[in-house]
Amino acid sequence: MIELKNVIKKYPNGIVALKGIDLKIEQGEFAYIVGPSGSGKSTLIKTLYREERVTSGIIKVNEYDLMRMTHKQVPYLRRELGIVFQDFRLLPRLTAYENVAYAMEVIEKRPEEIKSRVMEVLEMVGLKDKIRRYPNELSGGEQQRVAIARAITNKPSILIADEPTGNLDPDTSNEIMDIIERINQQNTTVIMATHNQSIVNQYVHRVLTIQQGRLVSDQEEGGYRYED
Ligand SMILES: Nc1ncnc2c1ncn2[C@@H]1O[C@H](COP(=O)(O)OP(=O)(O)OP(=O)(O)O)[C@@H](O)[C@H]1O
Repeated sequence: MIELKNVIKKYPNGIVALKGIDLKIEQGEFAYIVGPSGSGKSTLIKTLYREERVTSGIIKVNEYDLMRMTHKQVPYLRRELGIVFQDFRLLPRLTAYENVAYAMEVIEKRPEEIKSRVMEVLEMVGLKDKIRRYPNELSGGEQQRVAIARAITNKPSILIADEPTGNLDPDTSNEIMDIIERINQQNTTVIMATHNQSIVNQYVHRVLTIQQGRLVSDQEEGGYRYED
């Protein structure tokens, strides 16, 4: 579960990117974060995986209280989370297989176990036949599939996606959304920032709208439109 109470984020330059966010997301939910450019979507997402520390308020992710967490505890929080970005962020010198294997927790795992899990997630995203390709030998959609496989390899309870279809054409975006939907159906919470209104209309879920650092709308179904 994710819970935010009166979360305020002020950057060192004085910009207050989050102005008192109250929010609860239950395990297994799928929530979009939408809103105009600069409204605070990425900031909100970054606070969840502790890339940014919030200035005040309460922020909890599963059993972790992010305000009280020490630096040493951050890797434990990150184990609960899979994170996917618009620009894929694959390691260019590693193959698709290696990118996924590199991210896998290997402690106390036998080599066959590691191989079987990596193949399982690559198969799940439909890339089993391209495991030896390097990122520059894959299309954008294929790179995002590898990034998603990497994000779920440690079976996170929450998948965080910041504009996962931002660099993809409409057909490829739908293919990626179908994969994210399937992950959500396995009771993984999905939190996804997006500008893509057609996806929000097509794959109907909870829609959290942020404007100027405030949560202005929280709807169970799609349909809310903002002026960008
Ligand atoms: N590291 C930073 N330092 C200072 N200000 C920042 C930083 N990151 C973001 N901001 C500011 O905080 C506000 C919210 O930015 P944020 O990136 O969260 O918006 P966003 O809704 O994700 O925008 P976009 O849709 O364009 O990605 C903006 O005014 C932005 O300029």
